[in-house]
Amino acid sequence: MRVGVPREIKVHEYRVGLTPAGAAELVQAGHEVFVETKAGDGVGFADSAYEAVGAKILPDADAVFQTGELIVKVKEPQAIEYARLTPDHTLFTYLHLAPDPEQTKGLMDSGCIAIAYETVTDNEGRLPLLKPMSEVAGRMSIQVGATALEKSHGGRGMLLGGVPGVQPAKVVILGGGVSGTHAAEMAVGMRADVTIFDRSIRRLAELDTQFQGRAKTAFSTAASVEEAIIGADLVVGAVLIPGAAAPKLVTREMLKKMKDGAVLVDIAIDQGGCFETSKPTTHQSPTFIVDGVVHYCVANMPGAVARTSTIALTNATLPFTLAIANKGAKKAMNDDPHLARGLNVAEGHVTYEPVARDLGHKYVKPDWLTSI
Ligand SMILES: NC(=O)C1=CN([C@@H]2O[C@H](COP(=O)(O)OP(=O)(O)OC[C@H]3O[C@@H](n4cnc5c(N)ncnc54)[C@H](O)[C@@H]3O)[C@@H](O)[C@H]2O)C=CC1
Ligand SMILES: CC(=O)C(=O)O
Ligand SMILES: [Mg+2]
Repeated sequence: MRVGVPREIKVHEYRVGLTPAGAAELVQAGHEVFVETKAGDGVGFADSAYEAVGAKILPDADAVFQTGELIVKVKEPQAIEYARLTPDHTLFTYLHLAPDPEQTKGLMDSGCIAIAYETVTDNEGRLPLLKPMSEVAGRMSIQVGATALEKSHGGRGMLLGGVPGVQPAKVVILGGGVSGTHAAEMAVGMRADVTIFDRSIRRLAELDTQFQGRAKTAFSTAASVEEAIIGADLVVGAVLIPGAAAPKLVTREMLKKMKDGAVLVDIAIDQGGCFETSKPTTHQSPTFIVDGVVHYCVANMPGAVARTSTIALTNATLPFTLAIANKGAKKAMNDDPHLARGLNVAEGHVTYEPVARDLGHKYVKPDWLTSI
């Protein structure tokens, strides 16, 4: 199969969909890999590194989309990108469609098959292609939150861990899944006072065992969250209902009761955000202030640590990329229900139920899809 890898075009997005090591495995399996020039420059993967393993470099994105059958990316396609997609393409990337009606329409109009990394599942019902980036974003949330708490960034001027004789900052983490747990690891490591909220009793029990009292756990209700955020210095939004728009756990009314200079980091912003006042920001201008509370809502946080993230992402996606290239998208999904759960749009229809529900489209299960 011809695999195309365009350069990412979101603001300050330096990740690339495939490493040279990943390209090498595809070439060894008999596929042709076409990479847009400079696609890996930002993370230290020069064109020559791809050429050395047998990939071909193309001069621009148009050429990559025209040549590739399987397009492997990182971020959801931007308008100029989905305009290039046709019924002959399979797109494999993060999509986050539930809060994004324009992109959904663009993908439907293209007629392509679009498989979203973030809804591919594993045997435990987890999300193996979201996991590596959630690990990165969770860990990063504490370092960006700590910076935002500094006075010069609008924060209340608190050191997360305090110092001897001065109390540490109170960190509240909403959602104790992958990103929330990694956030808690970092916050505990910096000696903050950490509480993790979740609605899964089983997950709270696992976290209780994992943290051995170094972080507290709490069942998430509207009342318990409100009480916690009023006293919090840093709140990390890390909830997820797979594929669906994030639940709004902190309303505008609740925000007014928070301390001036407190910080919200909304990791869940790519699914619409879990704070009512969140709106997506970029690495260029990552924060804004509402009612004295600093909001950090960057939808591609891992792009800031693009080298770590690129390698972690290809490690997770490569087995699926190989399966799609080896078998074709339809057979690969029929052989693997976990990959099939990644199918969000196909041949003009929304094929993922939570996206259809959230955006008011008809859910269509393709007649060729037999594995789910
Ligand atoms: N902004 C960015 O750059 C990035 C954003 N993300 C996003 O972060 C979000 C979280 O991802 P993961 O940690 O992988 O998800 P996950 O599925 O591992 O964890 C989500 C947790 O939220 C819990 N939850 C659901 N509803 C809740 C509620 N009402 N109150 C408390 N907890 C609740 C679930 O029980 C689960 O434990 C997703 O939207 C994901 O797309 C991930 C990577 C990068
Ligand atoms: C998961 C995601 O949206 C990202 O890594 O940018
Ligand atoms: Mg206030």
